Amino acid sequence: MALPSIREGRWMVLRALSPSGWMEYCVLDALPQGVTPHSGPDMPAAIAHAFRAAVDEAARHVGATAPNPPVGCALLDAAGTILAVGGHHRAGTPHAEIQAISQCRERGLLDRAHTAVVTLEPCNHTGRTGPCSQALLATPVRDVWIGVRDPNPHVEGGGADHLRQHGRHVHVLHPTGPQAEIQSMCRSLLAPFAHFMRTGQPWITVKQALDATGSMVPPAGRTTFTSAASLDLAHRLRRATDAVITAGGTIRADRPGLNVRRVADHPDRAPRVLAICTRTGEVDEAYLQAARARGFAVQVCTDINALPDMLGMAGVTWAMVEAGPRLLAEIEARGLWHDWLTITARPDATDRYSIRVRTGDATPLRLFPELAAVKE
Ligand SMILES: NC(=O)C1=CN([C@@H]2O[C@H](COP(=O)(O)OP(=O)(O)OC[C@H]3O[C@@H](n4cnc5c(N)ncnc54)[C@H](OP(=O)(O)O)[C@@H]3O)[C@@H](O)[C@H]2O)C=CC1
Ligand SMILES: Nc1c(N[C@@H]2O[C@H](COP(=O)(O)O)[C@@H](O)[C@H]2O)[nH]c(=O)[nH]c1=O
Repeated sequence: MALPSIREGRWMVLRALSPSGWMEYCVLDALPQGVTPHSGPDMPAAIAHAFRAAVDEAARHVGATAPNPPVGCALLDAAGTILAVGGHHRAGTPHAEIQAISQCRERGLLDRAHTAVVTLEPCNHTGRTGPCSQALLATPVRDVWIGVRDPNPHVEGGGADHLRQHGRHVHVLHPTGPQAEIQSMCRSLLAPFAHFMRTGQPWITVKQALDATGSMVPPAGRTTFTSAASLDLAHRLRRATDAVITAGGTIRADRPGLNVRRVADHPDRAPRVLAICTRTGEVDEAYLQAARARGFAVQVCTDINALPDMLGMAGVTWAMVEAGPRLLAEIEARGLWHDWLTITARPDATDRYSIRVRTGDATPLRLFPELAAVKE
């Protein structure tokens, strides 16, 4: 049986496909010789600053790059001044490194480029675009700082090794120590993609709105009760995901649109799939037709345990649950979620946000400016 392998930071995870799904069976320290895991306190302030700029640029395109992850890249001169910051905008268009290099070239600054700071290991393969590691080798860049190794099993022997083999200094941020916060943001950018690569299933975000009494049920005649700012956020979250998951009770109560309406930029970006959880399998035909007319491919799911695989098969890397208390209880009980945003509405419209992350600390929710500093 073939053993595909995945790099994760310092780890190599060997996996095989069994009849019941992916099996992980051994974990080895796989950091290539000579690639420095950068755990010391000596990451220059300019590099930290550049990482923040690269993360911010990548976060501007969160969701739009699916099925690719959002990636940011900053190019610096030898004194640590940022020359350009590029981001990957959508699958099939130039990667972040290429964007940053092009910007530098257009401004006549490329000969000053000395350091590249990239949230994700530069690719070393030719997919829809050329290899970024080779594009970096064609510049004067000597130092390359990498937030996270590439978890994509199809890019074995990634750009870090290639750059190092060609004499570049390669630093990979370490998940603990002084770089932990920045490394965590880089992992947050990557979380849905990395989870999908590892499991073939989507990252699942739950969004739950509560009123001041702790109820999820809207006042009579309404479907929402959170502030305008919270509704804007909800629609930006929808826009970032590939699928919305809802349930029979919510459909009967709200006839929800669940499409993206309150967001101006990336107008052509919206979840493709609407997954409807129903035990009976009976969903009103007129609702189904209206959902399809809004652009959704509808999937009716009668077994919630099968939902992650069902969505994964449809290429959904990130899904958001917008359902009532009964379905949320099922999702909670089964651990079928990765992060959970609770929006508590307040009468003066200063809604409160809290985030739970089921394992680890990485969550794409942190990429939304109003949630960046939110704690559990
Ligand atoms: N504040 C908020 O964030 C939100 C609030 N709401 C509100 O919630 C209320 C509706 O909530 P509620 O009545 O709890 O309904 P839900 O939206 O939680 O839907 C419950 C339905 O989900 C289906 N279901 C439950 N468990 C499973 C399972 N294991 N597998 C497959 N399907 C399953 C069943 O559908 P079926 O009966 O078809 O078999 C069940 O009746 C409304 O008032 C709505 O406005 C809704 C969404 C978000
Ligand atoms: N009540 C509530 C939410 N509820 C979710 O939003 C759905 C309505 O979506 P739409 O028909 O597209 O406007 C509703 O059925 C439920 O899934 N969301 C929120 O951000 N805040 C809220 O207060």
